[in-house]
Amino acid sequence: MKKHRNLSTSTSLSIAEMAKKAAASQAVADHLRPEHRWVGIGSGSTVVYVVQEIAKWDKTITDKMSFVSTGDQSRLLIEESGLRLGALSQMPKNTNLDVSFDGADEVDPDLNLIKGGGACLLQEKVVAVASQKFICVADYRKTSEGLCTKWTQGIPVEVLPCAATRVLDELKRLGSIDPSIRQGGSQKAGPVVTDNSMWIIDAPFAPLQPHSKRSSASPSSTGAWSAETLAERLIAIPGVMETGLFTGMVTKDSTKGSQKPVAVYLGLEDGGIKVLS
Ligand SMILES: O=C[C@H](O)[C@H](O)[C@H](O)COP(=O)(O)O
Repeated sequence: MKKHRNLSTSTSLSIAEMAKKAAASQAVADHLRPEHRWVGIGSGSTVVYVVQEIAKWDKTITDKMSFVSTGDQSRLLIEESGLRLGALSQMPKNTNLDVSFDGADEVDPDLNLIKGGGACLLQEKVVAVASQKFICVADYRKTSEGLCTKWTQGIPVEVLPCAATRVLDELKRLGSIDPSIRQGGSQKAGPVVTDNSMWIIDAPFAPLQPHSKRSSASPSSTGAWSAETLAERLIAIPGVMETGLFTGMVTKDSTKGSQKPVAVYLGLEDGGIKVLS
């Protein structure tokens, strides 16, 4: 069950919802083009506003587009909005999605992300790297100087269920503070099962250093991992299917996909929008 630890009042939530909506509207206006044919749709509450924006477009335009989901929530959202569901497997060989839109749980100044608060990180990463342009849409609560500062419940790590206990041990060896298998809570007895029939481990780490600020990749000398190095170490653990760290360098004019967005649209508390790129 996803929780935003730092915000709980209804006032702040409604401001946050307005911020998400405004950011989604601007992101779609700036990055979706009538000539686009393949569009990736991420998961989470912010992406709902993205899809609502797209659904406002003239149907003669959107009927020529196919929308690729990143999980069950996203697939239902696409279908219920009357948009055409597509799949990566239907795309012409050696082509990329024109653009994809997705949310984030935390964003650092280098546009590294934590994702997977809603347990949807694996398909999200596949779609992000299959996109010419990955656009992230979020709100003012999500930015920090180093990942794991705001999103303190842990980096989501999708694991093969039979490997979960071994992965927990490895995570502790890497410095994770009390990592745990995410539980379904009152909605489901036992672990959360992802859209890919895997489990999620939430692995809390001390705040990470963004690339631009780091003096060394090693936590022994700086006291903190860099996002890139930790991402490499986590994915190397046998049994880890994918991690919620979206890192890696991005060349802005490249047509190659990246785990990192080319732009993050942040809805602000005052109704404004800030674009990080
Ligand atoms: O697993 C969920 C996804 O990674 C979401 O994109 C992420 O948690 C952000 O969700 P929201 O827009 O609800 O904050």
